Amino acid sequence: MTARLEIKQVAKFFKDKMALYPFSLSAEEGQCIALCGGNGAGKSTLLHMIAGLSLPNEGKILIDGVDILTNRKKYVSLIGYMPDEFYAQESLTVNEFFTFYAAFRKVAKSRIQEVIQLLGLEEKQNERIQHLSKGMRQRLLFGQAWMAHPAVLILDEPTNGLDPYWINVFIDLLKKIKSSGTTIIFSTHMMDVAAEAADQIVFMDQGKMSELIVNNHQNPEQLMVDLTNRYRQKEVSMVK
Ligand SMILES: Nc1ncnc2c1ncn2[C@@H]1O[C@H](COP(=O)(O)OP(=O)(O)OP(=O)(O)O)[C@@H](O)[C@H]1O
Repeated sequence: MTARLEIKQVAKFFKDKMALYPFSLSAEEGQCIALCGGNGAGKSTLLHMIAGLSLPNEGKILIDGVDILTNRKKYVSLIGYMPDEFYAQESLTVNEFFTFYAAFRKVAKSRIQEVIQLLGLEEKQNERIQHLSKGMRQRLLFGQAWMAHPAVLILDEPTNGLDPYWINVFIDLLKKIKSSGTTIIFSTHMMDVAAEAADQIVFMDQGKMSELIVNNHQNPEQLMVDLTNRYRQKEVSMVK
């Protein structure tokens, strides 16, 4: 069976800087991967390549067996990407922003209201983006990535700026999205989000995978404590 997402010996360097050493990982339909690790570990570099924003120097990435180099149009139709920085035209209203993405991704108009409502943005829909808070902008970015129900949802630090209420809503949403068959890969510094939502938790350190933990979902609270301890140890060992 073809994996939904297959990362095969992918490497990336910038001039003489190795940002990602040959890296392999795969996920089935409906699985969720969390990428964890300190600043500069290589998480965004990997996510950019999965999103097709930059190309690997070595290796390949396949989604349902499709390689961006041989069928870009098909590959792009299979993904939704949430960047870690806000980039949209700030003078658009929330409604205009989603209407633009709905047209771009050929999504039914009814989905716009559904996404706005699920992300708690009903009262803000005629507000310009420039007047939204950081957490609201994050929800907006998440909405555009998710609205077309992509085969693979790629999220770069999606919970940045979310308050505890919205972090919990977000965890529940990730679980629902997984059960609908979408595969998710996201980066995070929040171990509770990784422990609750992810099936595979990948620790990265200086461009390499240092650990891969398979989550059996038996005890998320204990797993969160274990992950937090591991994270602290890794941060300390990097500082030394
Ligand atoms: N465009 C670029 N040019 C040169 N070096 C880069 C570029 N993008 C990333 N790097 C380097 O690659 C390494 C990995 O960076 P990356 O942004 O992937 O880390 P990260 O794990 O996402 O970190 P953070 O948690 O801070 O977001 C870093 O050393 C970074 O300086």
